[in-house]
Amino acid sequence: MEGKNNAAEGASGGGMIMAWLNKHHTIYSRATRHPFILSTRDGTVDLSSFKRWLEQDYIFVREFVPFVASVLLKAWRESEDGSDMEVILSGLASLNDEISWFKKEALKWGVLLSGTSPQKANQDYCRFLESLMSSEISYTVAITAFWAIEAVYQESFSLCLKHGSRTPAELMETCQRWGSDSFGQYCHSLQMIANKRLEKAPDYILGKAEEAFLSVLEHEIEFWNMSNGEW
Ligand SMILES: Cc1ncc(CN)c(N)n1
Repeated sequence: MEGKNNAAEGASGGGMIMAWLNKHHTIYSRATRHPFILSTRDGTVDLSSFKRWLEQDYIFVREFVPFVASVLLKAWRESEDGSDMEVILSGLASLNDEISWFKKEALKWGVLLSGTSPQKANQDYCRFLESLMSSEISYTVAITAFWAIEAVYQESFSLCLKHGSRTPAELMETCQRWGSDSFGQYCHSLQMIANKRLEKAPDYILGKAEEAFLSVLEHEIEFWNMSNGEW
């Protein structure tokens, strides 16, 4: 049982996550302002990179479904707050629509999804997701990783929607999917859930959650690198 309140140190007001975002600002920026995203925002993105991202992210999202289901199960077992389950369930439900969207988008770009195999960075990321699905990983660590995975996409794609960006019209739907205000609200709800858990977590869980947060950022950077054809 996680019961010690020691998370507030150095995190005045914004909770533990805000403290980590400040502490790990450099790597967080590398994940959320990657050249792949900056070139999308500037309208100079290489379309073969975009197509590679599309094909690989479809594989990732299919693996993401059981991970989110495992977070839901942990919330059901470990959380006293019923509203956590509603937020996670809404995320899980939207993945159904997301998978259909990938199929539709792939058709539009002439990308063949069946028979595509995951590249190394994708395999490594999916293996990491699988490790978080273990019953030995606490809800606090899993929800922190879940928030971080969603937050990186939200922060990245919202950059492409900002005033003055020159995102190509045919990529706007992609950017809106993760960069929209409603996806931002959902990420904010996940952040609040994670913060609430981290506030009550003992030091060893805090350490594991911070480690998981950093691992997500590293995997996200590798995923963008892979999409850009650098590996
Ligand atoms: C690699 C990756 N990271 C995050 C997301 C957002 N669910 C995604 N679709 N793909």
